Amino acid sequence: MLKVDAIDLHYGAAQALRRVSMEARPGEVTCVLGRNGVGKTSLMRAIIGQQRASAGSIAWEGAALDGLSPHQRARRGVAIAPQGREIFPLLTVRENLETGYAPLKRTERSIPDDIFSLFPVLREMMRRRGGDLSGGQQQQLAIARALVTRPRLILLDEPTEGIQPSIIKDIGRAIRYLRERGDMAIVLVEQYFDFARELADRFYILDRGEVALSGDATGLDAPEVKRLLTV
Ligand SMILES: Nc1ncnc2c1ncn2[C@@H]1O[C@H](COP(=O)(O)OP(=O)(O)OP(=O)(O)O)[C@@H](O)[C@H]1O
Repeated sequence: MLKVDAIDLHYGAAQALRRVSMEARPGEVTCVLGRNGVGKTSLMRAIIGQQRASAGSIAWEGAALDGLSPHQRARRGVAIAPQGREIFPLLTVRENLETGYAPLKRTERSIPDDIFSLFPVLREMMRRRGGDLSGGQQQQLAIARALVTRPRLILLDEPTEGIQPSIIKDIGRAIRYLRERGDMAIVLVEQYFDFARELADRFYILDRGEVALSGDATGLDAPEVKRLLTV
């Protein structure tokens, strides 16, 4: 289980997160929702170790992650498909996927087959450069690259942002498949409430760096959520 306990995060003098706590369990989709700039990506950066929390602690599978580098966290099974995808435009699709080998032992370095069942277009595009793919294809590649690392915790930061509806459906299907596999905790960051609502087991809504509302998806107060997500 992922356990984020009362973290603060600062950029210089500006505070982006204030006593944020959350949990995410294997076999579940945990959604982090909120408007632009409320701190969702900062929370993801704190979990993967790209940004240091100034207070609080983060534990995964019962062990503290605090003080570990992003690479060490990747070796503990933590992966992200980042906002903006961060595909290497000059590398081929295959080479982009192979960058996911970095945290793996030599014997584990292969591309899992189910990636191509989830995103068949990637098989067709293996020799194309990342930069030649459409935005939606790049998003699928970013998720696939995270899956190559064999994560037990995967963070998906706004995977539907700027993506056409047919690919949003494919991504939703992939998330359901991963949840049903049951061996992975999935954290989905979203602004698109209807997409999140269909997938979420539990949710956290951030507002100005704090958790404003959280709970089971079944008890979700949709009008209150919509109010928190509307500018
Ligand atoms: N590298 C940075 N340096 C300084 N301030 C930053 C930096 N990154 C984010 N911020 C600020 O921290 C706050 C939270 O930003 P963050 O990107 O975490 O929000 P978000 O909810 O992910 O927004 P979005 O939906 O736009 O991605 C914002 O006020 C933002 O301007």
